[in-house]
Amino acid sequence: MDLSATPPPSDRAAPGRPLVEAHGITKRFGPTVALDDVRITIRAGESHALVGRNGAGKSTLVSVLAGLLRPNSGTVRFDGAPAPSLADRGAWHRRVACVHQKPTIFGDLTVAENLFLGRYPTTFGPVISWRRMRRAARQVLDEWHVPVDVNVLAGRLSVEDTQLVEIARSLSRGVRFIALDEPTARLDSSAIDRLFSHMRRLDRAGVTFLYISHHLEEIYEVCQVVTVLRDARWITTAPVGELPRARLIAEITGEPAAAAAAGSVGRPSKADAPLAVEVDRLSGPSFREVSLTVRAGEAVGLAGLAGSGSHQLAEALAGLHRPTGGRIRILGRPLEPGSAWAALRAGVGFVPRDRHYEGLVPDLSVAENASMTITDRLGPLGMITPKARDAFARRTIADLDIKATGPAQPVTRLSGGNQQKVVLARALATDPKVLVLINPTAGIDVKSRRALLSVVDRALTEGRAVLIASDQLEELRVCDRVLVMFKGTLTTEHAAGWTDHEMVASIEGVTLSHE
Ligand SMILES: Nc1ncnc2c1ncn2[C@@H]1O[C@H](COP(=O)(O)OP(=O)(O)OP(=O)(O)O)[C@@H](O)[C@H]1O
Repeated sequence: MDLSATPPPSDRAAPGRPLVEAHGITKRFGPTVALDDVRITIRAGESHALVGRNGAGKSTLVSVLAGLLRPNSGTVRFDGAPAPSLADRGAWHRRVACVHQKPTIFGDLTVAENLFLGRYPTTFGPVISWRRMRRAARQVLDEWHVPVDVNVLAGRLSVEDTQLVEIARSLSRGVRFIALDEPTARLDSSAIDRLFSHMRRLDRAGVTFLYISHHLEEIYEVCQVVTVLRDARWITTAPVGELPRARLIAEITGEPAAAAAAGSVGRPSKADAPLAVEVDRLSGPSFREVSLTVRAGEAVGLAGLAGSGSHQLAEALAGLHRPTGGRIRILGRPLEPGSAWAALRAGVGFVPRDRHYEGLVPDLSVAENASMTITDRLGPLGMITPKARDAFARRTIADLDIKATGPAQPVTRLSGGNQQKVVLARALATDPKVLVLINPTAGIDVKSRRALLSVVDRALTEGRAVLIASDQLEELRVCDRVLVMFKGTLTTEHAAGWTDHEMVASIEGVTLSHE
């Protein structure tokens, strides 16, 4: 077996040549048309963005290009030759790799085992040579600049390192076309910068990327070409330099460029409003002695990188962690620590950071998931009448513009962004007085993001208190003030009107000198 990290030169398509071509792709799921006569040509060595609203068909197209889904019609070609048959998984694995938001590595195997799964090096016949495997794994990770110990269990890796290991695994198989499906949705800003440096380095080494993201700034930063899908159809393909932001948004939404996103500047002061959240010298495993307040009708941002403790603090407010010291009061009453149920009863609505693991029950329908927190309100004696639940779900689907065939559709059949909207719907369903949101618009398309942020605005005018833990500037901008956490403590407070530069600097713990 060849364990060398670099594939033979013949595997590399000449730059600029069509490496992947799909024509006339139509894919239906029952009554849903996910792709309707879609085409795409991805040239060797380019980073090609694939954008569109939630449910536009992006992930479905990636699955077709990866041989994971058979289209109802259409053709896929690699380097000019017809794609292999779907049954020939090995042939697909050598041509294309997908890095999804849900990792495809095995948490209870080491990094080295994951890298060579199914192709372990052997000595003396069938005996696996662990030493050779570890050495080869180290060589692969060194070659692709992935600073990870090959002996650790993959389940202990950060999201960032998991993605890099997945990419390195594909590269070591000789794959030179990688589809990244919303790779930045669960990364903080410094991890995103590191991912982009990796992509640029790989780009120079001849790797071709198909890149899905709802963050259009990222498209302009790392991609050369962009393809827009809308309502399952191909809309345009153009060099990013020829598609200014406003036109790109117009192509995505099918509407003329809209006004700027909601911001907090201009909202009346909340200084006299009652305190809805009081956090007093709260400590936990990843934060120390944090004190803050949020008033009714006020939105407070809690900004910080992954290790800053901001997410854990938000989770403590929702009863997900038991703090090790300090107190929380909601609407003036002490909150029973470490009980999600108590937080819900106290009036806290919560959108967790990771919808795949904490947000949804995959086997249940849109209606069941959205109404899970309010079953007792939809019928007598806690019994849910299907009619009441359906009516509630229909209202929610319309309110949040969820793309679903109806209330009975299982959530697993929704696109990623629409699943996130169901999580938000569930948080809002309890009519909470306090909304705690972690990265609420992760995975949400540009138009829905504005709609969701205006839901936050509506919640504020209704007198709810909102705490948004995030490092996305667009999400923080809707806040009346932003508290920044760095390495477990609160370091800075920014009133509305901060500049991007100031905010990024304090999130990253950098002091700006004012000369
Ligand atoms: N397995 C499935 N069964 C039924 N419908 C599906 C399935 N997978 C996707 N769909 C539907 O196909 C359409 C396209 O979904 P897809 O996941 O490709 O969208 P997307 O553009 O990737 O969206 P997002 O940005 O939200 O991730 C959606 O309406 C979705 O509900």
